[in-house]
Amino acid sequence: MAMIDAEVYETISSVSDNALEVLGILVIISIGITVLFYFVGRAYIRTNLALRRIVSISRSPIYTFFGDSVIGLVTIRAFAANNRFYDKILKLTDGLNRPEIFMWSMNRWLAVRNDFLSGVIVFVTGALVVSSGSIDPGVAGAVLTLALQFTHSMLWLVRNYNMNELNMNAVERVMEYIQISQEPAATEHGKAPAAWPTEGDIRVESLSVQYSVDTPLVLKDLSFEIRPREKIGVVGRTGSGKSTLALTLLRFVDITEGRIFINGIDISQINLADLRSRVTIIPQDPLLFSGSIRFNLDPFGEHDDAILWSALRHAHLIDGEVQAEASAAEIVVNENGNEEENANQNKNERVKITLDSHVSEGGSNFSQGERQLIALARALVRRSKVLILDEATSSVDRDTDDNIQTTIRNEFGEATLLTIAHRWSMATNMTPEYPLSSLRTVMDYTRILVLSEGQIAEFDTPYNLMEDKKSIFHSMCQKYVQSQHHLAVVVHKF
Ligand SMILES: Nc1ncnc2c1ncn2[C@@H]1O[C@H](COP(=O)(O)OP(=O)(O)OP(=O)(O)O)[C@@H](O)[C@H]1O
Repeated sequence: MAMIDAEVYETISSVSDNALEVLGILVIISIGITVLFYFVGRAYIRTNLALRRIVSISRSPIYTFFGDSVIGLVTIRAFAANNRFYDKILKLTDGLNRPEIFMWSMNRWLAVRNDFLSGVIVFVTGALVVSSGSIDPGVAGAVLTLALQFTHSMLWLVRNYNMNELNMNAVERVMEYIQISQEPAATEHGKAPAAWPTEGDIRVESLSVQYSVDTPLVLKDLSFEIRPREKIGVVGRTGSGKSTLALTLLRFVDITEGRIFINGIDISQINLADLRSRVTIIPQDPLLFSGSIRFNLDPFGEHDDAILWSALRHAHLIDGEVQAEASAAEIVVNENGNEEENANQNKNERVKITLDSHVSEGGSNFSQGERQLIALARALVRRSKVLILDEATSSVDRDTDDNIQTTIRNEFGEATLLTIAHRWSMATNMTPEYPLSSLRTVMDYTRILVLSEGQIAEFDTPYNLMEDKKSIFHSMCQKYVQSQHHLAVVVHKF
């Protein structure tokens, strides 16, 4: 009891005194350190952010230049430009190193200030511990160690905060993509009738289109009607709105004003997936999916191989004999397993494209002309009632183009066809028998739609337009066909 009366009070009092002293020291140290580090950290983060941004900007030209140099290595060597390219890459590397050196110097700058502050803090803590006199040596040691640890942690807090701020830029960019307005989702109400379109008639009513609210109208108040099975050539000068019209028919570009009806249904009222699966477009530069030719022709596995082979043949990707050999090879391999595979290897080597041929991402292992032919084969498999060709055979040779035009005429006789003819440049080997490729393509079409600055300038049969000496179509043809005699031959021919 004597101990309780005499000593316990004393020890409790000492412990609480010490605890309060330690707490006080820690609070003073913490606030002091935090304020000091706030100023140092702010200067570091601001400068480092700016430097890192410069580093990122300086890095991409090096990657681009290096990539370009690797691709063009043969040309660089052929022109003995090695030294020029070597000097250029050194200059670009210097441009990257300059901000990099400053960036790493900033880390040293921070470390020096951190070490200095640590010294000051430990000194002040030590002074406080010593001046208080009554602090237990163990507690004093713990306080000094904590002070040191604290400054160390502050250093990494500043550095990691800085890194985090930079990395959050990437998150910010992803957020921007997430917030991009999406195409409208499919609705029950927007489902197109199963067989739509049974006829390929198109009615365009007062159609106006602009790409964004602050840009001028690209298509201005267009109204026209296309009857089922008509073959329409769309021509006009560069920038007249031909591609925009094609994109609008598939709602890749939103309609600003007016309406488009396909087989009596307003296309703005139906689901995008339905519209785009029933109307086919073959663009100038078609994209293919990575996988096989079979997957590209028939992604949902809805058609027999016979139909797919036929599409490849009609698109002139293979000839009939090659198709028979390839089909036979496939059948034997399928029936007898791998043993027969070698026996058919020779045959398969002759077959450049089969249904199982591999297609790289975007179709990069095929030429642009081959990609156009595969897109044509895809259209042949789909058999849409409305087909849009956006200079679909611009990259194939003359004979293949001739064959394809015949295929289009034969195979899409029941479809409404809109062919956009972009190129009115002179064919190098142009003769009266072989005039401009685009002109040739649309010359025997039902009607020609001439666009001028987003408006319909002319819409009539090629014959009538050519007969009218004042028509834009006549002048476009005349400009490129060498003489009046030559023009007369072309008109007569078609
Ligand atoms: N994505 C876009 N954003 C803004 N304006 C665009 C866009 N695409 C095209 N335009 C503008 O729309 C107009 C019509 O372009 P469009 O590509 O339809 O013409 P075009 O007749 O097909 O030309 P070309 O024969 O040269 O391909 C042009 O003035 C063009 O600058």
